[in-house]
Amino acid sequence: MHTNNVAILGTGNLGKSIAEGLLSNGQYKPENIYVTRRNTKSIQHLKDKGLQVSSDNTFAVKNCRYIMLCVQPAHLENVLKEIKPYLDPEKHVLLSVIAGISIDNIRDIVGDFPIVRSMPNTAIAVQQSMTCLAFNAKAAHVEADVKEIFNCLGETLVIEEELMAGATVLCSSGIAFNMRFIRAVTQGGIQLGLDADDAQKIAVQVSKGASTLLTINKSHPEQEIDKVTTPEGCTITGLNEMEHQGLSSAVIKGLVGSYKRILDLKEQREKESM
Ligand SMILES: NC(=O)C1=CN([C@@H]2O[C@H](COP(=O)(O)OP(=O)(O)OC[C@H]3O[C@@H](n4cnc5c(N)ncnc54)[C@H](OP(=O)(O)O)[C@@H]3O)[C@@H](O)[C@H]2O)C=CC1
Ligand SMILES: O=C(O)[C@@H]1CCC=N1
Repeated sequence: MHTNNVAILGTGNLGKSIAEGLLSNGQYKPENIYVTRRNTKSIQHLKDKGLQVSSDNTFAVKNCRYIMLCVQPAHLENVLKEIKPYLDPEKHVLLSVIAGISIDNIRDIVGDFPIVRSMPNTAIAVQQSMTCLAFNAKAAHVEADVKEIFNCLGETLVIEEELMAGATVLCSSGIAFNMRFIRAVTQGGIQLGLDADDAQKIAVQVSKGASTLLTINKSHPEQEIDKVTTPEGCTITGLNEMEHQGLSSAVIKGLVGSYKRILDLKEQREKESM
C-alpha cells in the first residue's frame, strides 16, 4: 500500500469535489486516489482520469491509509460496519465530513480509532476550501499530515469538536449562502440594465475583491465600508436600505436556523437509533 493513499467512500457532490481538488493540485497521483459509490456510472469521468473507481468500499480500505467518509448520515452505519473488519488503527485514519455525526458516534461503531472530523466545502474542487478540523486523541499524531492535505486545498482551522455544527454552517453551507448573495446582486444588476453575463462577472469579481481586501489588509469589514461610503452618496443610501430590509438580521437568522437544523437532525437520528 502507498503510505498516503486516500479513499473517498461516497463520491457524490462533496466527494467528487475532494477528488477533483486532490487531483488538480498535484499532491496525489490519480492512481493513489480510490473513489467509491454504489452506482459508479456518474463518476466514470474520474476513472477516465486514472483514479481507482469502484463500488467496493473494502477494496478501497485495503489499499489506502486515509479513509474519507463522504456518504449521507443515513448511510454511515452500514458503510462503517462493512469496512470494520478491514480497519486497522495502526494503518488507517478515518476522516469524516458528515454533518452532525460526532467522533463518538463513529467510535461507537468502529471502536477506539484515529478519527478526524473535517468540514470542507465544495470549493475544495478548486483548492479554495475553508476546512475546519477536529482530532480525537488517537489522531493527534496525524494532525500535521492531515493539515498538510487540506492546506493544499485551501485554508484550514483546527477547532474544538463542539464547534463543528457552527463551523458546518459557516464553512460548508456558507458556499450556498454566498452564492445566493452573488445571484441576488446579479439579478439587481440586470434590473439596472446590465446583461446577465456582465452582471454576474461584476458580482463575482466584487466578491473576490472584498474578500481579498480583508485577507490582505487584515481589516474589519466596517473599515473597508467606511472607505466606500461617500457622505450623502449612493453607497450609504443603498446600504442603509438593505439594513432597513433586514440584510444582517436575515443572514444571522439564516445561520442560526441552519445550525438548529443540524441539532434537530442529530436528535432525530439519536431517537430513531434508541
Ligand atoms: N455537499 C456539501 O457541500 C457538503 C456535504 N457534507 C457532508 O458530506 C456528506 C455527503 O454529502 P453530498 O456529497 O452532498 O451527498 P451525495 O448524496 O451527493 O453523496 C453521497 C454519496 O454516497 C454514495 N453512497 C451511498 N451509500 C454508499 C455506500 N454504501 N458505499 C459507497 N457510497 C455510497 C451515494 O452514491 P450511490 O447512491 O451511487 O452509492 C452518493 O453519491 C454528507 O454527510 C454531508 O453532511 C459536508 C460538507 C459539505
Ligand atoms: O446541507 C447539508 O446538510 C450539507 C452539510 C453541509 C453542507 N451540506
